[in-house]
Amino acid sequence: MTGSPAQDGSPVPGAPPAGGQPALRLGTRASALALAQSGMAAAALTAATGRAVELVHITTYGDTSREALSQIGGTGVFVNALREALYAGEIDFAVHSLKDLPTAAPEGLCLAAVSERAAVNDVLVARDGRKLADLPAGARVGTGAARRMALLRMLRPDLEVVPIRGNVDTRIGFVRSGSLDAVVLALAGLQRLGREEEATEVFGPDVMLPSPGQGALAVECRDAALVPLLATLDHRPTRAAVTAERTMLAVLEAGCSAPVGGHAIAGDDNVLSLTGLVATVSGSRGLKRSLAGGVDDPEGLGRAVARALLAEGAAELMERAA
Ligand SMILES: NCc1[nH]cc(CCC(=O)O)c1CC(=O)O
Repeated sequence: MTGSPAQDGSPVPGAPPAGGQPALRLGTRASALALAQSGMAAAALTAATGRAVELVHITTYGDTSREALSQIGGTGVFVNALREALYAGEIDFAVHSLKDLPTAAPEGLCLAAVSERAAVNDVLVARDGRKLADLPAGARVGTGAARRMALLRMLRPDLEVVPIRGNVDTRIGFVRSGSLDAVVLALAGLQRLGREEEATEVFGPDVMLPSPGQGALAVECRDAALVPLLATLDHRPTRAAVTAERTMLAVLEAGCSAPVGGHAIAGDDNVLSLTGLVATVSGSRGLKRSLAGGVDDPEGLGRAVARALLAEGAAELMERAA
């Protein structure tokens, strides 16, 4: 893991601060999406607090390895290098895609803020502007996520689902080059890159239930004294929603890695509604349950939906690996 100051006009580390306090060092991966997300968080923090923020690029094993994510520890690999830089004191805070954060709370780090959620939807980017229903039988559709594989196979068992990896540009590139007919991506990622026009279909959460945490960003730091400052980025309804989703995921995940979807909405009436899904990767079976509860107890709601799914047979379904 290497940290180096960004060559993008950010303040030089160690330079005397203009107005008193030193710039906060924000660790970021160097992918276009990570840079967009970190840049947005840095701008929002500076606008809210007046503190300058400098970007520090961190290379993660998930960025350089071409191995399947499931082989190298899942999406946690994107997170770990940033956390090591936090522990080493090389950076003051990090911004992660919340859906990539493992559910286990890390020792000695604070989840200082969960930013207001962007779009939760998955989208299709297909050749010739096609929608899922327009793709011919046998069309090749790429995704690396077990949840998207399962849902695609349930919606269109006649398609060929192709496991792929890579950043947004690489994945859309498979369609532009003709090696795939379509790929499935997160709308939030496309929007942050200014590329949402490339989506040929936006799936509602009723069609493709999103991943727990999808569309939200997590702000993490080591020094608890920074939490009040970073908490200016926190959005309480989003934090409640993703807490319900991630509690459900944590309960279901005990001992399995089956596809799980989760989407909660915090309404104006202090009601939190959570829908959870467990499926087989083959798409042969899926279970979906929705419950509502108070916005002040998202953990209770997450546990209740997980228990409802388990009572319907989610554990047996998850045991049958495929
Ligand atoms: N797994 C990679 C990842 N992590 C977060 C996003 C998109 C942004 C988000 O969901 O917040 C993506 C890309 C994608 O799934 O297409």
